[in-house]
Amino acid sequence: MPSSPSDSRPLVELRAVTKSYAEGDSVREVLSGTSLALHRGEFVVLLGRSGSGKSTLLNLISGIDQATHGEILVEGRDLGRMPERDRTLLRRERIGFIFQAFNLLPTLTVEENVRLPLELLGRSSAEASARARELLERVGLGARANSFPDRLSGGEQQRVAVARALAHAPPLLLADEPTGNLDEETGGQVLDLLEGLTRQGHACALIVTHEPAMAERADRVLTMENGRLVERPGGARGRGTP
Ligand SMILES: Nc1ncnc2c1ncn2[C@@H]1O[C@H](COP(=O)(O)OP(=O)(O)OP(=O)(O)O)[C@@H](O)[C@H]1O
Repeated sequence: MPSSPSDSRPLVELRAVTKSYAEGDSVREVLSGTSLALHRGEFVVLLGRSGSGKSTLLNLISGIDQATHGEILVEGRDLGRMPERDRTLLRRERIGFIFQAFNLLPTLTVEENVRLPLELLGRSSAEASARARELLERVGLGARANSFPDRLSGGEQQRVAVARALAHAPPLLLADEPTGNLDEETGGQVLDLLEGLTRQGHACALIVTHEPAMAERADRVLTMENGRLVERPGGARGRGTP
């Protein structure tokens, strides 16, 4: 897809972000002056030891949690200066989420799960249904649209979660250990889909993982170390992936 003028502006920008949590009488600093710019079209992997602050970073970018100091901008809008209601709307409209535990709603069918983000945005039933069907076809689950999630394997459930996260074509996809509950082969298939769909939609994906091998397919590899982000190019850059 051709780049547009808005591509030059970061999709996400962190400026000297600090995040601390109170722990009894003391304060625990998880992020210590972290800066970062993410752009559309980037497939980014975030590594780091357990407890290093990866999920915290995702929660700050999505506005679920707030920085102690510093600024976080999404599409140029400063999350810290927005009312909670606007942060919720921004999250709903501009971000897709994938979690380790799939998080599908068990009482809804596969198709209803994928329709949900569109319905929350007020799209018509016909539009939501058509888009959900299209995405389910693309993740290879068109025939399972009327099944309930507990009838699907873990890999199938995560493919539904990928379809749901991307249903409203968000520019930003945040994934927290999306293959953590899957075997290597199934995890690889889910990642293929995730990567294909986000690259096709010229979105930015930020993927938290414990698997260093995932860096092979990334454009950028970030590692959380002592409250700061250390960066190196990913394997995809070397292969010339845009
Ligand atoms: N709401 C909270 N209140 C207090 N401490 C918190 C809170 N959320 C996170 N922390 C602490 O911040 C640190 C970073 O947690 P975080 O979940 O971001 O790490 P992580 O890198 O995602 O770890 P993992 O790989 O194990 O999921 C941890 O020490 C955690 O205990």
